[in-house]
Amino acid sequence: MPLKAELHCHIEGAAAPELVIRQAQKYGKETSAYIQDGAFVWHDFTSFLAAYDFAADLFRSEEDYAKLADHYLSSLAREGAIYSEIFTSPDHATKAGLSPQAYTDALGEGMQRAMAKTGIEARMIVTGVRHFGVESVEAAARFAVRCKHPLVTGFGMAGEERHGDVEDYVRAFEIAREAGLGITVHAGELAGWESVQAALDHIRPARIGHGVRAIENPDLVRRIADEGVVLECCPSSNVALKVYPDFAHHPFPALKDAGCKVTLNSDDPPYFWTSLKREYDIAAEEFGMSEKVLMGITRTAIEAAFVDRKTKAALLARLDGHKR
Ligand SMILES: Nc1ncnc2[nH]cnc12
Ligand SMILES: [Zn+2]
Repeated sequence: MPLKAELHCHIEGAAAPELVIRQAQKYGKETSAYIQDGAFVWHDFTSFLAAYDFAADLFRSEEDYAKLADHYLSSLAREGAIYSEIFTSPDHATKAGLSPQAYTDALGEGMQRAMAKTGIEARMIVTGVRHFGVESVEAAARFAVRCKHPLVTGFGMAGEERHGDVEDYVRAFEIAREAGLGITVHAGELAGWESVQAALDHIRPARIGHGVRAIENPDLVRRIADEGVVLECCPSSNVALKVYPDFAHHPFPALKDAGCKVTLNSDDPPYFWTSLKREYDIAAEEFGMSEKVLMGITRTAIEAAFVDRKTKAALLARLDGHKR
């Protein structure tokens, strides 16, 4: 089994339906509009977000979040992951009634539990939600800087990519960058190559969430390869959301062949009927990638990780040791 690393998973989107049902029972909520036959129900990006927001609202206490992080990272470790970055969302915590600081500390506590049990290394990327507006994304960036949590090492933006102009969000990213946080932004998932180009021009991220629709412009693909921008690819998410009709049409292999730095990620695993292991299995079975190539993808992820140099070196040594 190849060792794995994940850079792109929304922690609220990692809660399995069984866990969400238990949370709903705890808080006296009815789940049948969003979970049927043990699976989340949604049919497009808007209804996906509605199910996601419903589930996120059922995580309300510090212990709820600690358990969620512990549960997810422990399951990743069982799948052979040695490193994970989770996207956190102070806005979702606030909506569920918890302060961003209590939420972040609680997730950190759950992460420490999983790290102690399994040896997985993990960090948090605070995200703003684009369709909540510029003010709210700037507030998320200010929080990411202010919280000074040792496991918060990055800042990103998720949400509806077709909302607003990316230029308007520049200040949020400058706040985060000035504080030394790593920068990633969702682009080129729901919108085309122009969105990826605009993100590169205005946000100057080290990594792009998805970015796959860059494939629509060969000059842009060349630019991504030349600039070494890392793509956090999530093939199952893209097929589930009908960005591509099937894996045969997914540009992951083409982007890799063009010299782009690509990584494999689960995004919101139970919503898209996936897991990090399944993404690696898809790369092997659908894209014909060998174990050696998959280990190279893990190496790319670790090299692109928002983590201190010493930890990165230790993770790379773990990868090298596994190969021998
Ligand atoms: N796939 C996705 N795209 C944009 N925002 C998200 N938030 C959670 N999952 C997302
Ligand atoms: Zn995402």
